[in-house]
Amino acid sequence: MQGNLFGVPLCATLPPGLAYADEVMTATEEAALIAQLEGVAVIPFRFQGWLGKRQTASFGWRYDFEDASFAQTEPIPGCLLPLRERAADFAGLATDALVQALVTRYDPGAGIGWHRDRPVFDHVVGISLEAPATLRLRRRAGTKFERAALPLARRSIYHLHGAARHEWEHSIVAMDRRRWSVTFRSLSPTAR
Ligand SMILES: O=C(O)CCC(=O)C(=O)O
Ligand SMILES: [Fe+2]
Repeated sequence: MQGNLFGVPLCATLPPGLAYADEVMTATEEAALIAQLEGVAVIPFRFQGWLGKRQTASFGWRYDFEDASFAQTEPIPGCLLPLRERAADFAGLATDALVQALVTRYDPGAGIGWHRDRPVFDHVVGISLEAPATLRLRRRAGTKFERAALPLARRSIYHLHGAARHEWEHSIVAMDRRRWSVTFRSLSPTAR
């Protein structure tokens, strides 16, 4: 990929369908939420026998990467409901459209590789806690990739929909500090 003299990607504009905002909660709210999340039973993410470095817990609906099953699971816990409301407001969705909450803990050295979220889901709204991260995006353009990157501050929120959601892949660069993310998703019209 080409860069300019400063090593900044030439194609650095964000893809359509990616929205971002800082400070979706106060530092006090963030600390209280992290304390609650520390009590959530996260388990290492598993994919085809491979153990990921990140730990996750799903609420509402659960997609199992081991056997590709998709099923309802325990309801979204009360401590996440105020955040779900803000996520829905930010994304312009009805609160109850966000039927899944995924809690992810990235320990130092953990990231997430290139992927598109499972097609059973539609809108994706992600909140970052405790440490910043970089959300990278890429889309094949001929033999190359078009690329973009979005710094995610702690306490920030992003919404992936449209092209950014369906045509681009995303990944999170591995970090050297613990980060939590809470991801709310709606179901795809075909999965409902
Ligand atoms: O940590 C994040 O904000 C992104 C997580 C993600 O892409 C996913 O779980 O599908
Ligand atoms: Fe994702």
